Amino acid sequence: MSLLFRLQPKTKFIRACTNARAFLSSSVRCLQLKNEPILAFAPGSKEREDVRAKLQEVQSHTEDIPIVIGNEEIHTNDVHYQVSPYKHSQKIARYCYATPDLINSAIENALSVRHEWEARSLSDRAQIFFKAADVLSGEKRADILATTMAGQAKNVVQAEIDAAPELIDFFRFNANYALELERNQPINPDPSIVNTVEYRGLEGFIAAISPFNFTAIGGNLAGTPALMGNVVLWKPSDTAMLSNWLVYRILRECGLPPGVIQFLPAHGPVFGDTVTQSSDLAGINFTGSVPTFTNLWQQVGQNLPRYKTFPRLAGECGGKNYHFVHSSADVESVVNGTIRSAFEFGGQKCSACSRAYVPKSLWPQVRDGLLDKHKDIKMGNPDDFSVFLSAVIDKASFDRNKSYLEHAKSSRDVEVLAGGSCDDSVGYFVEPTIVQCHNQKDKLMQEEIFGPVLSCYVYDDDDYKEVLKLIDSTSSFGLTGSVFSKDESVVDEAKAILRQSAGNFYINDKSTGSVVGQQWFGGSRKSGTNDKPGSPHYLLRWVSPQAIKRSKVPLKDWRYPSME
Ligand SMILES: NC(=O)c1ccc[n+]([C@@H]2O[C@H](COP(=O)([O-])OP(=O)(O)OC[C@H]3O[C@@H](n4cnc5c(N)ncnc54)[C@H](O)[C@@H]3O)[C@@H](O)[C@H]2O)c1
Ligand SMILES: N[C@@H](CCC=O)C(=O)O
Repeated sequence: MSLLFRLQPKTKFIRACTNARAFLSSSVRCLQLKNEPILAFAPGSKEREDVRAKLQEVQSHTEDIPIVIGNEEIHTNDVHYQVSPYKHSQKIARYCYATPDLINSAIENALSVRHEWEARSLSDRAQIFFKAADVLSGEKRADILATTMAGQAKNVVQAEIDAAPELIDFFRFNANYALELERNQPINPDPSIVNTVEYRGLEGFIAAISPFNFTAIGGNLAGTPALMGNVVLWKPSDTAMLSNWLVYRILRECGLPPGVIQFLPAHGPVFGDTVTQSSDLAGINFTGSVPTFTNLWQQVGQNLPRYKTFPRLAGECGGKNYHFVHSSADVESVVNGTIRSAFEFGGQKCSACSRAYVPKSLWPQVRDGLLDKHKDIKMGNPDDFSVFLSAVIDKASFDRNKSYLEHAKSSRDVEVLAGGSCDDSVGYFVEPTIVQCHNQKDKLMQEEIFGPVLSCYVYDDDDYKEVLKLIDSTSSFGLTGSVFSKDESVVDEAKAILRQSAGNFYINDKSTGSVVGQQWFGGSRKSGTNDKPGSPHYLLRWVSPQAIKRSKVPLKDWRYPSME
């Protein structure tokens, strides 16, 4: 039997929806804003055994994933497989690409349910997401973790923080933020007039295009516009298919009606071309790389005359995130924070630290600390719970990392201090690598690598202000950055000089690990539109508010008092 829910026959779905409605009308819940606790998976714990068992199931089975349009499961001949990155002979999912015709019929189907979905009260819609959060927190926690571990090669801790608490928090917090937003109404100073605002969904459909690296991001990109009354075409990443499919199934099981989110595996450019040519495109909710988002934006620009509305474009993209170390820094924090940020999940977080600036006076201690920890880092398969990082996501990523390692080994400006090798014979393994760059503008200091490669630059202690300016001007990104210093005046200086360099700025902490509701996430410059998923502001991107003025007294005259 499959680990995942089977797509239910139509009648069962209708019953599920009816039950959901009964559940919804019985109570309107509004939970406290409290983050989902992170489980520890200590040896002998139930959660550890549950995940182990599910992981074995996932690894020994190839899930057949359909395209879902409305309530219909569809398979095409364009078949693809999702493999485990750490063992690429292991096929964990079989899926097929949607054709342009299918994508267009998904648009039609979505538009056919839009009015009914939008007409449902926000509190009704919110209950579906509250319920999905509860399911992810409880009965399906091990499943969502196992699919994320086997599919995206995350160790149990990285899978947990992503696919459980972060996704659960996105659903719960957004539902709460939405209810709060609806309570936010205009003032009514004149008793003869009633002013209200209705938070309408956008007229048209939203294309949600998600990346491989966070299961939670897929759920949020598709889920939040749906919560706000929109219909969504969700194109999951090829390399996160299985976990994203489970998220979709959970939402459906929790009462999301057919057609509100269409599940559309597709070749990226085909999907992008098709949705941007539709006159009903109302928005794109994207997370991924700069080239993909740039391309989508250009396509929208070219097609602008054909749209019925100006599409909203939200895109969270890459980063070249820094750790700036001042001579007053606590070395232990620098070392531990940098190892975690650079190498957890193989550096495949948009927020990962990939360049560190260290003063000469501290370099011997920082370098030795990093090399010492590096010796203890274990790379391997996620079913070994002592593993810190696993393989990178796919062959393209492996090749990209390999070319940066070759550059590091061949350049006279770069010294490889640890790591530097890679091997794709069984899985796409790239060794965690620490290099010292003598050229402050080496491409290892400037470009997003999206892998476990940390570049360090050593500076004269007295030049720290110049180095802050250098950090600000070295890359085109502006996502995350950290400053390590015990001197408050230096922290203030750094904060001022680096103001535009990071949408998420950390002081004496690593550059990764933002928490929904706590550190609102996103950056500007080439890192994206900085719409701050995980904050209340994000919801406003997915509504088109209508202001309504109702006059309670007859309009008796057309003239101004001054005319009398
Ligand atoms: N800022 C953030 O919040 C954030 C979060 C996660 C990842 N990221 C960034 O995402 C990138 C890694 O993710 P990725 O490798 O999945 O990115 P990607 O750009 O390769 O793919 C993202 C999605 O776009 C699709 N796609 C590809 N070409 C397309 C096209 N022409 N039209 C439409 N869709 C297309 C892909 O299939 C995938 O679903 C990194 O740059 C990382 O920094 C940013
Ligand atoms: N929210 C995550 C990054 C998401 C992008 O990959 C963090 O803060 O580390």
